[in-house]
Amino acid sequence: MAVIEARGVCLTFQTADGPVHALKDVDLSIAPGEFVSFIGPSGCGKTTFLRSIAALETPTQGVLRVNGMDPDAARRARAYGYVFQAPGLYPWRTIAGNIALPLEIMGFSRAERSERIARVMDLVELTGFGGKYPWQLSGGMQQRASIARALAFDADILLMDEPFGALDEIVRDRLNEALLALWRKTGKTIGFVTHSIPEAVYLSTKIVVMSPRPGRITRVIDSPLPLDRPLEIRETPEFIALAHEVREGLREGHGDA
Ligand SMILES: Nc1ncnc2c1ncn2[C@@H]1O[C@H](COP(=O)(O)OP(=O)(O)OP(=O)(O)O)[C@@H](O)[C@H]1O
Repeated sequence: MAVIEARGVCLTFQTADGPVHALKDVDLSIAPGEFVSFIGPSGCGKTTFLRSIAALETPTQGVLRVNGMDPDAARRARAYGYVFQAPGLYPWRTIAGNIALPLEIMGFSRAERSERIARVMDLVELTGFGGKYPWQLSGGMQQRASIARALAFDADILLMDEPFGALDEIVRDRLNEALLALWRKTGKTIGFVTHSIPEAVYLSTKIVVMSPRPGRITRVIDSPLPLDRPLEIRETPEFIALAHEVREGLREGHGDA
């Protein structure tokens, strides 16, 4: 069964300047354990699609299923963790305190919270930093903490909206490697929005190329790259060919916009 299934999904925002077709006829099927990147120019509906999966937006047409449920039921069943572009950590709470917050809201016991916090901090390699405040950590570490927070309740799906967009290239490389390792260790299904072709190619098993006005999918590319991906894979002909294919897809979408 698909973890995420979209059939004919449309979403139109009614604005003062008229309707904005953020998503038009989106069909997509994501299997368990896939790493799917959404790439495309600004305004092509990447965020809107991710937010629709997370029941933060409601499609105006079509069918969207998350773990076989409608997105609202999936939200109530805590089917996914969501990582936003900015880490969004509370400055008055320690890192452990920030990760604990959703667990507190969900009523986990203190012992269970401590166990989960330790586990996810280890996964994102922040062990030892639980007592620090967000402002005492680098941007990359803060973003890792926000990933840990999204992982804390152990949902099978992780939705990430340009989580590394604001970070410099070197930190981003490191976090890409760490995310790939985490994905392979946990087997989660990941939906990942990015503007970066190398990032999409490096991380994904499937690359969804989107185009604006109306927001739609123009290409779905299944990656032929092996799952074992040292950063140097980016220099290989296979990687370069795949990046080229993504670029072609982006150009194609641009052409008929
Ligand atoms: N709440 C809203 N009200 C009206 N229009 C909206 C709203 N949210 C998004 N849009 C419009 O819908 C379209 C798709 O936006 P969306 O944010 O999904 O694009 P995106 O591909 O994620 O862009 P970016 O890469 O800039 O984040 C854009 O034209 C945007 O202006």
